[in-house]
Amino acid sequence: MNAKQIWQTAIERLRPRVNSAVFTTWFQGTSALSFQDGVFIIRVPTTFAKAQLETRFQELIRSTLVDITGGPVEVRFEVTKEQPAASDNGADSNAYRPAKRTYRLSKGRLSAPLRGKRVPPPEAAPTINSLAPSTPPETVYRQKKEDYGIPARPPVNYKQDQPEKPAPSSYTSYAEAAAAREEPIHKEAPPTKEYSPTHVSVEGLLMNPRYTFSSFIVGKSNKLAHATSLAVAENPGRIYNPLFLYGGVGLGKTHLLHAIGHAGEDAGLTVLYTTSEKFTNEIINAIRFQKTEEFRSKYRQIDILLVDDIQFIAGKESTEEEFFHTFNSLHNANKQIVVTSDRPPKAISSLQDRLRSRFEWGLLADVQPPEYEHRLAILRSKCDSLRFTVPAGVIEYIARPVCSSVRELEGALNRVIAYATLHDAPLTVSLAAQALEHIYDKKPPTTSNLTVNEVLDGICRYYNVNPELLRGKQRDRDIVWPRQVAMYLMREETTASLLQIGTALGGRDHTTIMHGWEKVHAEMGNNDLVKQEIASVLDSLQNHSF
Ligand SMILES: Nc1ncnc2c1ncn2[C@@H]1O[C@H](COP(=O)(O)OP(=O)(O)OP(=O)(O)O)[C@@H](O)[C@H]1O
Repeated sequence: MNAKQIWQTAIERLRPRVNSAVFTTWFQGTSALSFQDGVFIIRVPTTFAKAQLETRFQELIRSTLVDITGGPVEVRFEVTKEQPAASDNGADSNAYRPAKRTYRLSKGRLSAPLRGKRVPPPEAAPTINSLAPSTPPETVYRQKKEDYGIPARPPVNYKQDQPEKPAPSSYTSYAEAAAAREEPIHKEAPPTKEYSPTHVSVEGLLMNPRYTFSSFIVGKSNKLAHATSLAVAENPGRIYNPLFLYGGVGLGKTHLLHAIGHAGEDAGLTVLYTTSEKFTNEIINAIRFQKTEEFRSKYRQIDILLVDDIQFIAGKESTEEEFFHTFNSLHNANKQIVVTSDRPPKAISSLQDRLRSRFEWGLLADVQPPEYEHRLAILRSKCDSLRFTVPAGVIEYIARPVCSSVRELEGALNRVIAYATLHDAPLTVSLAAQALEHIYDKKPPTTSNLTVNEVLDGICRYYNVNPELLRGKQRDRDIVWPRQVAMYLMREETTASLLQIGTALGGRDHTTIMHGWEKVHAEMGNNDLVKQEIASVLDSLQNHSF
């Protein structure tokens, strides 16, 4: 057997011996480099993975290799970012391929390379037809394993190449001088291309390859935004032009914007994705280097213009002016414009009326925070794309609090997975509660307004148990079950933290409380009688019928 085959066998033996989250995190992406004179060198993708494997799994790996080779083995790890071929080992067969460096001109029309292009995946990319609006909106699309090439950043020598700011007298108009004075909304990162006075960049920003229609989960809260985005992707420039997507933070506006962009690119159209911040900076630079005509003509050759956070152009006179002309020119040529904003045009104060009315011309579609079932579907889909099996109870736990943003929801899931991985512990509701305690303990007020003491008293009356016994250590079933029901209802029906619940129940820690919650929750899921029992206990608590 050569090193590759030995490692493949080792991986198969190691897989069932470690927690699946741990396996995915640390063993995925490894491969055999060589096996010579008893020294087995394993390639690992990061120094962090190397440290983890060395400190936690070196001996396990060594003994596995000894078993396979029948001789003494010394294990070493070598870090390289290079991805091994899929056949190198069994652990990385699903790994993403490294990004190719790609610069291409869309339709060969732009002199500068457009950013945000992606290399078509090896499997057929989702076609626009496959995303027909007739697809049931609640369908949970599965994300394909996609292999996108993202252009690498050319070397930056910003300071050295940046020319001196021209004297105000060189501006051709008052408006241009005013624009040149306009500060960018936020400090932008240095340009990723070499900066020269003869070059006016109209490059778009990179679009996130994960933000596709297939990875977007549709529910009541985003049905309209999703349906209109799909319609626009299918018929750019012909329907809902402009499309104005608005809503609170982290609710999927950028995701839909990029999904339209990807669909446009798949159809061979020239797509430019930008933010109002970048748009502003480009105008400022064009004016500074007297390249406004070049800027305009280049900007107007695109088929789909996608602008994120349009609200930020409000009050920036020259930017609004330039955007107005860009808008008119594209719209007159039946080119698609899609913008996002954190609020509807009406609520963007200091936006010029003529722009406001243009934004209202096409279609306004809002996104709202997802409701519980929708949050569950989003979390399940995220788990699938992360290739993590997360128990239903844990997903339900994460989805439980009213979560105003999908970004927060994703953050909570990532935190729980990282917590389990780092502690090498199984993913349970108690563990999720520990991982999220600082976030989820701040529960919104419940409708029942019960206190922990009221729950305790009510439970004792309902089950006819002495409160001291409930708070004590006794493990009889007659006491344990009411105690667990108390934990469950205190957690569900009061605003108390785990710590407060634990204190009310005789000084128990939060893990015990969550274990009790988990037990009752699981019983309720398996047994309708238990569900009825809990409903009846709650009813008695709320109606003080004892
Ligand atoms: N319905 C959804 N299905 C799947 N993922 C979603 C959904 N909605 C949002 N997301 C994910 O949530 C995260 C935040 O979404 P996005 O960046 O699009 O929000 P946004 O509305 O543009 O927020 P902001 O206004 O802060 O820029 C992204 O990772 C996105 O993929």
